[in-house]
Amino acid sequence: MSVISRSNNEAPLLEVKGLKTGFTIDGEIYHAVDGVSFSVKPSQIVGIVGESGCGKSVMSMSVMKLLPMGIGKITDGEVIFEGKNIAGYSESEMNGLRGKEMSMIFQEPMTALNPVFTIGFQLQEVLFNHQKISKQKARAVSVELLKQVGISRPDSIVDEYPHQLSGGMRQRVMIAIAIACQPKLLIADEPTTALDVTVQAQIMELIKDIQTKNNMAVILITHDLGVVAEMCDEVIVMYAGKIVEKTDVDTLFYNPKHPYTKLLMESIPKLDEEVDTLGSIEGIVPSLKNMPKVGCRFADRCPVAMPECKQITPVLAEVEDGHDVSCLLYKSSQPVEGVI
Ligand SMILES: Nc1ncnc2c1ncn2[C@@H]1O[C@H](COP(=O)(O)OP(=O)(O)OP(=O)(O)O)[C@@H](O)[C@H]1O
Repeated sequence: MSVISRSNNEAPLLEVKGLKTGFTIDGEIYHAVDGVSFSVKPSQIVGIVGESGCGKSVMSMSVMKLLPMGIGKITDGEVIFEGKNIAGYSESEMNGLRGKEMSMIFQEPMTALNPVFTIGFQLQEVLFNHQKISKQKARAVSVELLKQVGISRPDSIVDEYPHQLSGGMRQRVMIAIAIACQPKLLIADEPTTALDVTVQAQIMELIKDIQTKNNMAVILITHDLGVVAEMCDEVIVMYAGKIVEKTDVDTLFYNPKHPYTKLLMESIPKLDEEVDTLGSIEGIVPSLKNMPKVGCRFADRCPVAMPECKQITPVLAEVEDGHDVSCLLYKSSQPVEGVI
């Protein structure tokens, strides 16, 4: 858990309200994010977990407004950043925010870095976009940023190209670019998936260090519940485009309520267990075209599903203080009659 303590009534930095993001497939819109609401407070670390295809990346791309043009779009809801709804912002308005107030790092740094430009050029580009700064100063700041993210020989690395660096160093460079203007929010989308285990731990430690130093809020998308336990304050569990559980990290680990969360927890390999493969949940996340229109989207895979789970759509509601669950096992999740 993050060491910074926060009061419960601190104003959120980011508030996502009823967000729906759809993709046009064969002329029809299918929602990959379907009515998602959550908030992130300044300097809080919020983890987003769920299997592949649950909508974690689409959700973060929606916040950054980096959806594939002409295919994906926000169809409903609000993305309130520092009190302003940015869901309807134009590309030029977003360019003023991205890299400056909010940044993102991705799974595969090689695809995010431009292979034909030096590391220094790519760092300085962000600085020039958002600051009035001389070339000489920008170079000095770039070297300083590389030093901050733990790159040795920053004076020479600044003139090298991405292919000359290891995967771990490239991810450090991506972090340096992301934090160049000291954003208030960093979205890290599985930032260590492409790296080997020891480097993964170093990168996570680096993100945590920078988060503490810069008082930055972080949305951390990960498959790794161990990382969540170590890094996050709050956790959001997503399934098939919806949030199924949302609470603080201790409650999630010690008192998970949703059957999906419980299965995710059970699938964590234990150190003292001999297992041939990593645990997994039977079945697959439904594709956008096969999403059930009514009922719980997890019902088909749920070991404790009841007949009504396929007929009544549960709502995400508080089951106890600060603990939201969307499951008909809990009275609060049962929709009020007449309300869809
Ligand atoms: N460009 C796209 N066009 C159509 N469907 C898409 C597109 N991008 C994502 N999707 C669909 O949206 C759903 C959510 O995908 P998303 O990438 O957000 O999942 P995820 O939880 O981030 O998975 P992963 O952990 O593998 O990154 C999936 O069904 C996916 O197939």
